[in-house]
Amino acid sequence: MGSFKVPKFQKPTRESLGLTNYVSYAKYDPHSGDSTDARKSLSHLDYSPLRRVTWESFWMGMLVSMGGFIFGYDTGQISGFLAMPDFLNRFGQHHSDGTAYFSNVRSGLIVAMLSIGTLIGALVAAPIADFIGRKPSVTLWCCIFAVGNIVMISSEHHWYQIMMGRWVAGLGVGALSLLVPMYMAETAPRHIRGALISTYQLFITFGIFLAACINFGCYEHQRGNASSWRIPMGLAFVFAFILGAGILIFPETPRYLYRKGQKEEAKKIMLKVYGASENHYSVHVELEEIEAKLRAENKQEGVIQEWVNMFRAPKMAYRILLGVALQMFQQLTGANYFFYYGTVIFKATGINNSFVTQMILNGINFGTTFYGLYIVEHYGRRRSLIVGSFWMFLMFMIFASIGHFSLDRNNPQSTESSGTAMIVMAAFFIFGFATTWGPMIWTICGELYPSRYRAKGMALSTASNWLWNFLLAFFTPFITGDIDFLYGYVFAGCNLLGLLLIYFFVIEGQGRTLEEIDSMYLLSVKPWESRKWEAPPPDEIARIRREAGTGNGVAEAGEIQPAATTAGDEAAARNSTDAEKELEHRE
Ligand SMILES: OC[C@H]1O[C@](O)(CO)[C@@H](O)[C@@H]1O
Repeated sequence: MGSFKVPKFQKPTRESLGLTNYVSYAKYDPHSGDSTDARKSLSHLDYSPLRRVTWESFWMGMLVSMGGFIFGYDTGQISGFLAMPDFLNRFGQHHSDGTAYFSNVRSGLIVAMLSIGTLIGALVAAPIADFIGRKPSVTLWCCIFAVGNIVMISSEHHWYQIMMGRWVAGLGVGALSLLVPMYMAETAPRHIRGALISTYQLFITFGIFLAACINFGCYEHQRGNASSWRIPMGLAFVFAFILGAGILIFPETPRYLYRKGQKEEAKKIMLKVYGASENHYSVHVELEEIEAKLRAENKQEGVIQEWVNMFRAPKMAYRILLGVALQMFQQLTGANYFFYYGTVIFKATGINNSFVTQMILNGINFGTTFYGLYIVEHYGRRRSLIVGSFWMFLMFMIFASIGHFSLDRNNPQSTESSGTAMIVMAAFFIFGFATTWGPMIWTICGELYPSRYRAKGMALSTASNWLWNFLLAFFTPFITGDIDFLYGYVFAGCNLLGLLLIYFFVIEGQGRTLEEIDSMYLLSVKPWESRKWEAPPPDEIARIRREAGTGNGVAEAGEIQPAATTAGDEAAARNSTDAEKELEHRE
């Protein structure tokens, strides 16, 4: 293992934070009245508005999201398999009278192996993606997923072969769950970035839903036959092939290329995906931002030192903890209580056709995630997540209260009325989850880290999602065995904590470039003020600067100005230009 030095802490300066040229963005504002040479030299730029969605970004979103589909399909499939007679006979244990069953440990291991693989896959994929690139990584992990599937499909009687196959397939699923949102975040234009990353969750929900339908169909037609589970399993190849091969015709992400020195290529890709003309100012602005951040970085260091540096870099420990906590709370919303155990829960409420109930809930999950894609860009991340948390809190409170106080399992009338009310609450809960916390946590984690640490930061937050996914999946049967529907209050409480987390710690990223979001974290912009954040007025900048002197991170912070890229920002840009003039004047 190579030795590494722990870097000495240095007071951050604007240069070290990559914020050197923020004020100069005002020069892009055609209405600023600025007649400096810098401004004049930019008057040839194209200031026309960008098209909302280009074909390139649409197809990119569709194809890359296939990674989400594989995620959902694989997690959704397994509960059906466990109930299929052929699967049970081959891989289960047998009573002395020959009837087959799965012990809790065996079924638990088969189910949980995927989650363990995903956790490792998400962590390992990050350094590989930094090394070979995002695009080849996607193909590589699709191949690994396919190998896992071959191991499973070829299992004749050995349950541990199934378990190992799920572990290997899990490596692929976990890696893709990191790569897909990262690819989107690094490539999508900022005005649709939220919706595009959320498409990933849409495909997860589609995968879960389709897995349930395909399982049901195959089971009905191939009862007791090996193809009842081999056909749904084999279909996963098709999806992995579409993604692994399809990505080859798409470009590498511009931010990755830029970091590797291929600046012209990065620009070309941006122009294409954004549908912008060669001289479009918004591409100029973003490239300048990327360049400024890149210049601020230290030179390449060893692998371990890079990880250590990540935690010591300005505001990175904060953001890593935040990403890990957000993904933890996404699982602690309690959604998988319904998705993994819905069939069992509703059986307990006396509903006969719990399988159909489960299909309906999966369908609601999928259908309403579409609405989530709209609201992420329409109402922003913070507002939607806060409302979502409160809604899910209420639904769980009602659900748990009916289950605990009103449901009498021995009274058919009570089971019918209370059971139905509980299903309705579950459906309302899923609506809240699917439109907010389901998709948007992936969006926020994609936006949270600067380019240099994005892969590693997202790896940790994604691993947290899988860790909690596993813990909840594994322990829920034990916990509900003890406290039954009171468990719902635990999720209700977690949803309230999630609300506080968003309110106090998450910066609004709607309509901002990734580099702007990074700057807002670096400058400790207050999250609840982040939506309207813009540079302080000129005299305030001058005052802060006078009082603190140059080189002081706080004083520098006052000068920061978001890129003047939308009509709403133009006023702010003018402010900034005035600020510059005023500062020049005073100096
Ligand atoms: O849509 C529900 C699904 O979404 C996830 O939370 C991932 O974002 C999964 O853990 C869950 O099964």
